[in-house]
Amino acid sequence: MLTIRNLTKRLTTGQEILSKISLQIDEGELIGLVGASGSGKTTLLKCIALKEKWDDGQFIYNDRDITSLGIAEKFKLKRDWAFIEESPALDRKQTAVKNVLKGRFYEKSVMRVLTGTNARDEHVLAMDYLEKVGLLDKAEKKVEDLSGGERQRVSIARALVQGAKIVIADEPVSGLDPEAANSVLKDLRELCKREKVTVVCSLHNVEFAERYASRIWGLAGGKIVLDIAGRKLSSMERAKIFD
Ligand SMILES: Nc1ncnc2c1ncn2[C@@H]1O[C@H](COP(=O)(O)OP(=O)(O)OP(=O)(O)O)[C@@H](O)[C@H]1O
Repeated sequence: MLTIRNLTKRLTTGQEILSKISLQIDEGELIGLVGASGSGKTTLLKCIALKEKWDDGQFIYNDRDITSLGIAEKFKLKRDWAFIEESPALDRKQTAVKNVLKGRFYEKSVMRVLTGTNARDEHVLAMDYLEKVGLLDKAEKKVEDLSGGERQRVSIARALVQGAKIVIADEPVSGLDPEAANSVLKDLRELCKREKVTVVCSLHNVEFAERYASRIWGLAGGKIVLDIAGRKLSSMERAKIFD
């Protein structure tokens, strides 16, 4: 569904922080991006999320070259993408369901007119997605009263309710205890399979990528040094990424 060819990003000093990255992203995948600190994970995720500009490279989305689209066309396309940052910006004073509803921002006016949906339908839809991430019973709880793992689930539900086909998440389980992290990743993996959503996420802990990712990308010094189907890495593969 998304093909990236020779993506290169330079700083104003001319230093390359991403070098000739070529990747393929298919429907329903959970891709785990691993790499040492400073290897370029966040920058790569932001480029894939169309949030950051790159200097060279080609982006093909569903057989369409989107490398040099105008702002308006990119905005329309961005509805298919959702980017969840390391500390997702949720409104802590609002309930989980109200935060999920904010994901409807892109479609609100146009879709309401076209489909005749009203605020009530949207509420039902938001509840639907909270159920998909296992949070239905916490829908009316304020975000500030939720645990870290539950907040991550609210962010995921918000991305899904937006209609995102590709969810990009920067360290979605950092700061969670191992049990919560395992549970969020397990649910994400199931969501990918069931809803045919694609998730690309950076993971600090390689074991999580080995356990849950259907594909693992290893990044070192701004270059992709590993691109394999998800499985346990050999010590040589780990060394390629981290040494
Ligand atoms: N705007 C910028 N100006 C200068 N250097 C930058 C900028 N953005 C990124 N870098 C540098 O590019 C490299 C990659 O940064 P990036 O944040 O993508 O790495 P990362 O793998 O996500 O790191 P971490 O795991 O520590 O979050 C780093 O050396 C960083 O210092």
